[in-house]
Amino acid sequence: MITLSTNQVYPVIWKEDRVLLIDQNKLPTEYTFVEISRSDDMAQAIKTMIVRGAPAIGVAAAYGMYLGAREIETDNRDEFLTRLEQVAQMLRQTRPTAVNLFWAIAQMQKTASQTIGSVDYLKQVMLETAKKINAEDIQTCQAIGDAGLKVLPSKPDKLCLLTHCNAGALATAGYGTALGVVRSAWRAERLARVYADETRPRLQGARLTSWECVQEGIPVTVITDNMAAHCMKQGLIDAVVVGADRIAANGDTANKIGTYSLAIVAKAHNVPFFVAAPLSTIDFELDNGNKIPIEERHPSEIYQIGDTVICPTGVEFYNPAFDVTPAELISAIITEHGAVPPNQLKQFQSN
Ligand SMILES: CSC[C@H]1O[C@H](OP(=O)(O)O)[C@H](O)[C@@H]1O
Repeated sequence: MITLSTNQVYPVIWKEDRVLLIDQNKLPTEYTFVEISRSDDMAQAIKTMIVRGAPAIGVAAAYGMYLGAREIETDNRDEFLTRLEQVAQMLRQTRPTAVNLFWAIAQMQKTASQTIGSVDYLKQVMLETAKKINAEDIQTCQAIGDAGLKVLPSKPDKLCLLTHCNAGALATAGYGTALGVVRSAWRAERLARVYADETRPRLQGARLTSWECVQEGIPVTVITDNMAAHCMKQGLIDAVVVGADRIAANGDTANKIGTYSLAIVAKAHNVPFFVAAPLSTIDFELDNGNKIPIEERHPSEIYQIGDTVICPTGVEFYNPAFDVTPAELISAIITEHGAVPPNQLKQFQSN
């Protein structure tokens, strides 16, 4: 059982008979929770990014499967499993890129179909499974953070790490993946500062990564996405650490839009480029990243910042939320089982 430490951030919390989600669209100006008691509301919360980040989406979907199971009124096992598939389909259609969503849904369906007993008992076991997925992800992130320490550059001074988007506690069950490495480096007194890409268009870096760092007293500098090359040329960045939404078997990695260009810039400046992610983010069904589905989101994310419209009418928009970084641009993939070069991921396939 994981003890939730008070000063930590947990974006998805089961409380009594409902799920509490930190409303990440309101951060950093408001730290509020949304209560979710229905599966359709959980689907909407994922789609509208109240909860976001690959592992966090997986945990939210796991609870969404339980909430949907709770809504099914039947004692007939076959009918229950058939209607549970409709809940799964609704949740699958929320966001296409983060494989953790599909992994968590499949875990919940496997629990239901492999559990012997009454429908009520199946529902109880599903809730326990969702709680287990939640608790295990926190442990996984802490292991990723500590594994990252072994591959970060060693230098006499403390390190400056650049990250993109938010792969922190808010994007996971807690502690974070890329920010998990940051937290572990900070606690090991090896970190001087984080440079956080603001990460257009939804500004997860400026809004969320910076908020997490400030909460923890970690020095953080927010830069616009187009400043990363200049910072590297000035020697300000010792390494880049990012999260992932889906990693193919060869190590090609889908992550927030802008990650690919950041990897190219890091290569050009001989700056190590690390991806931090749990094994649940690796899609061994895909040989490479060419077929990773890339979510396209509403153009208003580009043409509007808050209430301010920044583009004239009459223009068209292209808003892919992710891009794919080829494995050859990645120095190592940091997992809960250790950091490996991208071409050595297959050793984890049986885990
Ligand atoms: C811990 S992985 C988080 C991953 O998810 C983010 O995408 P979004 O904010 O759209 O859910 C981003 O790609 C992060 O790296």
